[in-house]
Amino acid sequence: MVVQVKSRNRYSSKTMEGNQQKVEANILLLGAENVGKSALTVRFLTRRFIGEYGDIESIYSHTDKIDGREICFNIWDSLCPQNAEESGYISDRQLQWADGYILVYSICDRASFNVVRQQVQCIRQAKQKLASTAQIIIVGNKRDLQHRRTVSSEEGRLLALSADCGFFEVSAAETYHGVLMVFHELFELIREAKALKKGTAGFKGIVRSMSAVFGRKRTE
Ligand SMILES: Nc1nc2c(ncn2[C@@H]2O[C@H](COP(=O)(O)OP(=O)(O)OP(=O)(O)O)[C@@H](O)[C@H]2O)c(=O)[nH]1
Repeated sequence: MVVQVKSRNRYSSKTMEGNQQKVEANILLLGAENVGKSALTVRFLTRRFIGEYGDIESIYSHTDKIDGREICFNIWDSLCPQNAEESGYISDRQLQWADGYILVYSICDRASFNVVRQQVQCIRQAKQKLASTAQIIIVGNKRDLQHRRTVSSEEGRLLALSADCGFFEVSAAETYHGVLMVFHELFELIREAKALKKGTAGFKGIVRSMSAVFGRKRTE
């Protein structure tokens, strides 16, 4: 599989400046075909929804500020395998690369929800094997298409709760803010999981971990 690494020409944002320590997070977007992985990526990078995205697999680099700190997001917008039996497949390279996963399904496509279910299992097994702190956010996209909904919010939330993941329902077509929240929340989860592993989690991190255990999940 060829992964095209896009340099900061097409979707570039700010560059890192000064001698502030560079914080990076590798985010992998996964999910069935046509669920809106590229739409979510491009929304986050450019604030725009452009409608058609082609089928190039790419890694984008984007710097954003969270709490005044510059964070470099490396975002791998993956392509779903064409073969239906392999649609939940995640390669070893992807599993080793990712600090965090955004697992996307369309609220109008039940099969895509089942793909996310498989991917959650695959990631959980890999996390144990690799002793990884990688975090997951499940995203039900196309929230604007309520009249075509086949997956309820409750089902999405329950899946996330059972797997200890974050959960959002968004519309990449309609809003930037919800998409921004997904990436920022994932970054926070990654940061806190790493801090917990190192034993340096602050009060906020501990509260968040407890919230996850007691099931306070958020929708947009
Ligand atoms: N109504 C609506 N359409 C969306 C939304 N997000 C994406 N789409 C449309 O869904 C189609 C697929 O979007 P993509 O972003 O290409 O989906 P993808 O998951 O990257 O697809 P693959 O590259 O085939 O894996 C496009 O026609 C988008 O315009 C959304 O939130 N609402």
